[in-house]
Amino acid sequence: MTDTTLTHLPALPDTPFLPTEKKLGLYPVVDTLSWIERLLEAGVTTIQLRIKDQPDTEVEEIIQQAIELGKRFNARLFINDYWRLAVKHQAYGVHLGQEDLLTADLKAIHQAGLRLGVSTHDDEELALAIAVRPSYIALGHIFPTQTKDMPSAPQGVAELKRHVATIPDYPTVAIGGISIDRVPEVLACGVGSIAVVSAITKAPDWRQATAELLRLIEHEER
Ligand SMILES: Cc1ncc(COP(=O)(O)OP(=O)(O)O)c(N)n1
Ligand SMILES: Cc1nc(C(=O)O)sc1CCOP(=O)(O)O
Ligand SMILES: [Mg+2]
Repeated sequence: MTDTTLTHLPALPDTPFLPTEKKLGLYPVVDTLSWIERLLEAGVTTIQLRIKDQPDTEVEEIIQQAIELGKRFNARLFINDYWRLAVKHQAYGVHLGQEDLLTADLKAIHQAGLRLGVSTHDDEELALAIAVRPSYIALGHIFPTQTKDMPSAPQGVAELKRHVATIPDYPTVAIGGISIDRVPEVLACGVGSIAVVSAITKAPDWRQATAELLRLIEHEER
């Protein structure tokens, strides 16, 4: 992402996106309604539905039901990518990547009262995210991940700490390759939230993994 990309951003809202909690805590990113339901029942309060590359017509029903579940459990449910459907069905929030920022109608998302989370992977992407004034900023990928092909190298904890220190007032989310045993060193960087996929969905016992992640991220003194 170059400086010129800043000038390619579509029209930005006049005010920041609605705030969210500074510490969003454990933030599972999952791709089915059943994962959403079982994790909300297990006590998760921040969660994302991430379905990739399907036509809107294929996912609208699932997205609508996920949003209803989020409301029923009074949880912060973010929809990845499908911002039009998230606006249509009044999700709590939307998560967008850098490329999405160039094409999404940010004013429409803002006007509809949805929170916005934005992905970043380096200094330039962070500068662009700050220009958008989203509700939270995600920083990734911290460690190697099997879940998604990444074009860049992992940023590691030293970069994570440096990035978090440049945005002390922002809610931040660390993502990418974060296993249970790595949680303490990630939290030590000052992030308010840790997003995980495989630490839960590939755990031998997802219930136990979720309980342990909730304890480490939300219940331990820090
Ligand atoms: C919390 C969180 N952080 C980063 C991402 C990655 O989003 P994006 O860059 O849009 O890539 P895809 O997830 O769409 O492949 C995320 N989803 N959630
Ligand atoms: C969806 C996603 N986005 C990333 C980013 O860095 O933007 S890393 C990632 C995958 C995270 O999965 P896991 O916890 O299994 O490593
Ligand atoms: Mg995306």
